[in-house]
Amino acid sequence: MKDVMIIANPSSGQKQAEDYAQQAKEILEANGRFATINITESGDDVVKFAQEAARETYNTIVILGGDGTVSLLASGLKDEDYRPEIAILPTGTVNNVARALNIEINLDKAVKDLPNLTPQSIDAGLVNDQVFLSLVSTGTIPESVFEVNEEEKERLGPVAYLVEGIQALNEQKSYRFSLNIDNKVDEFELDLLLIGVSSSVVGLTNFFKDASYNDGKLHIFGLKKTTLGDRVGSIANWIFDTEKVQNNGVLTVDAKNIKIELLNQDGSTHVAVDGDKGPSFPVEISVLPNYINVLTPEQK
Ligand SMILES: Nc1ncnc2c1ncn2[C@@H]1O[C@H](COP(=O)(O)OP(=O)(O)OP(=O)(O)O)[C@@H](O)[C@H]1O
Repeated sequence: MKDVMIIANPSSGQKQAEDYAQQAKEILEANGRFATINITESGDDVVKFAQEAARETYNTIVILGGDGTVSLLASGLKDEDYRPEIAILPTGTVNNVARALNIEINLDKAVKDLPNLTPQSIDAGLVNDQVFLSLVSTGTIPESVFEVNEEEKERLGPVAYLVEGIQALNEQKSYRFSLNIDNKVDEFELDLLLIGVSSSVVGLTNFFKDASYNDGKLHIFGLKKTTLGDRVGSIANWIFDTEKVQNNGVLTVDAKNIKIELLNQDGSTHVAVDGDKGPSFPVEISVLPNYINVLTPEQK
């Protein structure tokens, strides 16, 4: 019977996906479901199994991996007429998508939660022809974050990104962009440009304070190039300020579509998509409203 397909990326995070895949199968079958396990050997396998689950009309895909794996799964389902609902067991390092959806990060608890989740329809984003579920980023800060190596990532988790991000504020490189936001074109010099579909950014669950996962909008944040002190102040204000004070150091807007051109060649020529390397400039990003159903705990 084609009921639940469990897809596990054994290389993500602390590398315990295979054990948890087995536990997930047992707990689902104890609750009357029927589950098969597929262990992936590469990113291509994630796409291949996702498409198989869609074409064979499985009810549910349980995916074990980090943000990169979950994104690959979502992209793999782009051209399918039917998309199974997905449950995420977050075995990655940052797990921003799972955090944004209020999914349990503790894997022992997440496995036990599996039979009690309810489907929630969420938006996705499309960057060129690639689907993302969390964030597209570019600028000096994300560029240095790519340099976080696997060992640091496993040892420090999200802190590794923060450390690299703060160090990057000191960099002299500059990124000049032409942004076409819902057909309004402007040029900006930015250290950081984030385009998200949820309220959450690299584990900060309330970064885009007014955003929700099914509001049909892209949420855009740009950190303008000013003095180091001003930039630290601007970003701290943005994150910690609950009242919306005027913040001249940031560009912030909601939109349906954004086209990004890189005007100087000083920095990296590609964007990051859900924390992994994405397409090169120019990129076009749009929102895909109600793209997929994700199983989440009841919202409190
Ligand atoms: N055996 C494998 N199966 C699937 N993907 C694999 C495998 N080995 C390496 N990869 C690569 O792993 C990447 C996805 O890893 P993922 O981002 O899910 O884990 P992570 O980096 O630990 O988590 P996070 O993104 O949450 O920090 C993909 O880019 C894929 O190409």
